[in-house]
Amino acid sequence: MKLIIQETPTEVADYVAKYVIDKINAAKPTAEKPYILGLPTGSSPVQVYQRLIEHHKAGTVSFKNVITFNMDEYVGLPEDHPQSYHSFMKHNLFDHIDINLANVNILNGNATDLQKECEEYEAKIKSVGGVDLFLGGIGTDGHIAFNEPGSSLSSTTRIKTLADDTIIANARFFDGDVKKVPRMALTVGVATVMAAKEVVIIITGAHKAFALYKAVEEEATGELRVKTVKYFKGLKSTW
Ligand SMILES: N[C@@H]1[C@@H](O)[C@H](O)[C@@H](COP(=O)(O)O)O[C@@H]1O
Repeated sequence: MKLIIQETPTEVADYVAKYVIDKINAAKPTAEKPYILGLPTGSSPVQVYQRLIEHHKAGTVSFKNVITFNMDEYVGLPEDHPQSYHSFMKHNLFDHIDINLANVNILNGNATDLQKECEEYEAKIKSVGGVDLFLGGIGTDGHIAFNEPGSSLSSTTRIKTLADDTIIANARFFDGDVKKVPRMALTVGVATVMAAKEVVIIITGAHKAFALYKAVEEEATGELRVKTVKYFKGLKSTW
């Protein structure tokens, strides 16, 4: 693991965007041998996406032969809902770059068979040869994608009930109303992310300091147990 410390969120975004662009350009992707990029939502990647758009407009990177797989999506939220991850990706990135929309993969949280949707997504990642670079953020409890505390390290794409902390954190996107936040999501698993050739996690803000400290300096044991208990207790609460 490599820890890259930058002074400001803007410098983090500059660094990560340049890293992604250098990787895509070094791979010289073609239609036969595309570059496979895993992508997150949330506030953490927004500035990175802005930089990618700027670089694309300046002609320093093309996404023509890039295939993307997003990490997660809410269950039951219409695709065109402003807070769906489909909408997020469209507005924050895909509408502004030269990606072929047929190369964009985002889990369908409205599929009639959610289990099948997850299995097919995992299989599709494998069928293109796996993810070259998975970009991610983390929640304050250290979760990646929607792999809430207690998620198995061997987990793959599946349906997940959201932790109370995540619902509270994400209520800011739903008029501050926890009742409007979907209770469930489809998410790639921890093993799905770890199977990528490279993983880059963007962590900014004091509220993420504890999660970062745990990830870097300690084995996630004691605290994980506390969060795990909290998660399972949270499942029982009613809003
Ligand atoms: N499913 C997303 C995660 O993928 C994201 O990393 C996390 C942190 O979001 P933010 O970057 O806004 O802090 O929020 C949600 O839970």
